[in-house]
Amino acid sequence: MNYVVIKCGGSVFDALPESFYENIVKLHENGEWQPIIVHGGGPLIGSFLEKLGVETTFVNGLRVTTNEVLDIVEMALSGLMNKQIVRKLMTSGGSGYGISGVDGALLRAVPTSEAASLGYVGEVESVNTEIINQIINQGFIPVISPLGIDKVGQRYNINADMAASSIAQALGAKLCFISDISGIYVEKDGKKVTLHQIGKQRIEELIKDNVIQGGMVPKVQSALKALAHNVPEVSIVNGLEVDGLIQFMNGRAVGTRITLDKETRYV
Ligand SMILES: Nc1ncnc2c1ncn2[C@@H]1O[C@H](COP(=O)(O)OP(=O)(O)O)[C@@H](O)[C@H]1O
Ligand SMILES: CC(=O)N[C@@H](CCC(=O)OP(=O)(O)O)C(=O)O
Repeated sequence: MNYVVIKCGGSVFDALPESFYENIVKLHENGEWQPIIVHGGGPLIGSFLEKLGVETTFVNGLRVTTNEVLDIVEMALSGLMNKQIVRKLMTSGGSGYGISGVDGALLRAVPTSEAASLGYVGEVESVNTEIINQIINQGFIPVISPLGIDKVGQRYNINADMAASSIAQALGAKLCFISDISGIYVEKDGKKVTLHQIGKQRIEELIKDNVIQGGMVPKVQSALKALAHNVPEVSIVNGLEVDGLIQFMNGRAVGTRITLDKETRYV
């Protein structure tokens, strides 16, 4: 089976055109590729927290997660966001099956090494691919929310890029990050340009120079980890680009392709 993990960022979710879901359904129907959706929902969590008057902070793109924040993360992601995507697939003629990383311990998690400052933020220790394959064998497109659980039943908030990367690693899947930008951009001759391709070394320099920041940091780190562990291809694609996902699936140049080698190409 050829798997593709499509990570759908909260940044672009509200603006995604219907054709985005139609393309995923078409891909599924063609039968050559099995799509698996992993979604985020950072802005939705942010708006819930704001309404409830709970302050939120980020360290290196990761949300500091107290027990109170964890409840809201679970409601927003495993509730509203997850089911919204299932419904959108359905209205596009497909069938999605929503599941959280907590269910069946799909995402077995451990706290990050920075638990003292991040709280209940988790890292994926293992992925139960059997559950994913059972959902697939029933003819569904899995839709996974990025919460995890440890061996004693403690929940964790997992960055959705990291969750997608771990799932892609476990399945040997291609990985596509759908976001609100056309890829990684840098300043060149006073202008913002999007990179066509970028390698590990340049990514590390750009993080150090603060050119890659915020939510882009866990995204590129997750991409590099995926490439080092069984994932053949990773790209960042703008969800608003018509047929961007289809172009990625057809191996055409779209967004920014991330590689482990040194090459950097400008669009
Ligand atoms: N060098 C960079 N190139 C592109 N985007 C960047 C860069 N540095 C930081 N970003 C930010 O990363 C954001 C995408 O990450 P994030 O907000 O976590 O999106 P998503 O919800 O899609 O995962 C962009 O909207 C942009 O503001
Ligand atoms: C630990 C951590 O930061 N978790 C994220 C989970 C959602 C997410 O990653 O959503 P996006 O893909 O839209 O950014 C958060 O709480 O925002």
